[in-house]
Amino acid sequence: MFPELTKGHSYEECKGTADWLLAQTDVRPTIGIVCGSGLGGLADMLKDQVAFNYKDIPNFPQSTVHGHAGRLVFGTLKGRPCVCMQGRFHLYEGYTIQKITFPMRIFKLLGVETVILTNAAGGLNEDLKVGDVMIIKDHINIPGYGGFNPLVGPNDDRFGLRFPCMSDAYDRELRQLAMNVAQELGYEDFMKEGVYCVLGGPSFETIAECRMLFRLGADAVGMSTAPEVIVARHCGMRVFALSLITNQAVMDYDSQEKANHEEVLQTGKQRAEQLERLVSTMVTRIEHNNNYA
Ligand SMILES: O=P(O)(O)O[C@@H]1C[C@H](O)[C@@H](CO)O1
Ligand SMILES: Nc1nc2[nH]cnc2c(=O)[nH]1
Repeated sequence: MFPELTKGHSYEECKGTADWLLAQTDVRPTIGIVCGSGLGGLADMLKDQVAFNYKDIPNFPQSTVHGHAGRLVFGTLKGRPCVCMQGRFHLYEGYTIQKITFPMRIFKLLGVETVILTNAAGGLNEDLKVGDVMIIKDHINIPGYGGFNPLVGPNDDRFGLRFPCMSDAYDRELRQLAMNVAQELGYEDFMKEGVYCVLGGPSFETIAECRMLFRLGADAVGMSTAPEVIVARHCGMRVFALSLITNQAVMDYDSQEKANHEEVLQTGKQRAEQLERLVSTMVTRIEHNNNYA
C-alpha cells in the first residue's frame, strides 16, 4: 500500500540508518539540534565531534542550499550528548515531504528526547526587527492545506498515532526556559515570541501574500521547520523552535526592499554567537524525559 510514500523512509529503513550511525559512534544523544540557514555554527559548539557527511549516511538526502553544510555532527555540549544537523532539507529542493522530515525519525531512533530547531525567517509583524530571535509558539502549515503533510500515507504505529495532536506542539516549559535564559544573558531586547508560517518556497513572498499571512495570524514566514515539528511530535519528542528574523517581509508597494538569501546568511552571521550561547545554555538545563508526548 502507498509504496511511493514509504520508499526510502519506512520504519525498517529508518532503523537501518539509525543503527548504522549508532555503530559508528559511542555518543548516545538525547538532544537533537537542527541548524537553519546561516546558523550552522551551532554544530561547531559540540565537543569530541564525530561527524558524517550526509552523502555517506545510508538513505540520507543531500543538502543543496548555500548555508547548509550537509553534515550530521555528534558530540557533547557542556557534557550533554547531542546530535546536530548542520543543514536541513526543504520542499523546494525537490524532495518529498516525507524525505525532508526523515531525519526526525532518525533522531527518535537514536534516542533523542528533545529537538531544538532553528530557522531563518522574514518578519511580517512590524514589532519584529532584523536580528530579533522569535521563539515559535505555534505554526501555520500552508502546504498542509494542499495535502503536503509529512504524515500522509500509511501510519506506522511504532512511530506514533494516526491523528496526532498539534495544539501543544511547541513545548511551553522550553519556551519559558528560553525566555529565562535570554533574560540571564541580557538578550531580552531581541527575544520575542510569535507564530511561524511555512510556505513551500523557493520564491520569496509577494507583497499581497505577506499582507495576507500577517492577517491570518503569522508573525514570521519561512520555508521549513513546521513539517519537521509535525514528525517530531508524532513520535513523541519535545520540541523547541526559534526563528532568527533575517529580513523584514516587504508589506508596502512603495518599498525598495527586496528579500534575498545573502541578507539571510549575513544576519545569521551577526547573531551567531548569541544564538550559540542561548542554545548551549538551554541544553545544560533541559531535563531528561521519557517519551513525553
Ligand atoms: O532552513 P531555513 O528555514 O533556515 O532556510 C530559510 C528558508 C530558505 O531555505 C532560505 C531563504 O533564504 O532560508
Ligand atoms: N519564505 C521566506 N523564507 C525566508 N527565510 C528567510 N527570510 C525569509 C522570507 O522572507 N520568506
